[in-house]
Amino acid sequence: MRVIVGAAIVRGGALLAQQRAYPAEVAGRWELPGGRVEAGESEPEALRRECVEELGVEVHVGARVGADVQLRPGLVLRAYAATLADLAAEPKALEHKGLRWIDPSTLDDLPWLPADLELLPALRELLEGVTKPR
Ligand SMILES: Nc1nc2c([nH]c(=O)n2[C@H]2C[C@H](O)[C@@H](COP(=O)(O)OP(=O)(O)OP(=O)(O)O)O2)c(=O)[nH]1
Repeated sequence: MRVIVGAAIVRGGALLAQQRAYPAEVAGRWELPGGRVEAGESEPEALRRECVEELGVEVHVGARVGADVQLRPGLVLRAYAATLADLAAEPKALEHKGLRWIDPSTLDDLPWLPADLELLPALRELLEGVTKPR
């Protein structure tokens, strides 16, 4: 099975989201930074590489967030919590249309890619830092 890794980068209670510029079907939709895990690479290594390529920043990769989301047969999106190695660094949209730091109150307002939408409850939990009692 192949894996697309996504980085849930959190700083000061906000999540970094990026807006796709292409292809046309998904342009304007929002996603987590990340991409394909290449042969010989661990998932955290792939995330660190993608964050340098897409955002120009180094990240520390933490724990898994949420469950795998199936993108198509044989391909899943797998998210990991991450933090900026340098908290003062400003990520740049090197390959995307835009970037935003999203706080929990606006998480539901973005037009996320369908797979990322499935991760929103887990992303909200990560941002809020606690599992709410029922
Ligand atoms: N990076 C990323 N891709 C996602 C997310 N959700 C989602 O459905 N995808 C899809 C979009 C793409 O079909 C695929 C990742 O492609 P990509 O273009 O970002 O990754 P990549 O740079 O490794 O791709 P490529 O060079 O092999 O084309 O996964 C997400 O949150 N982050």
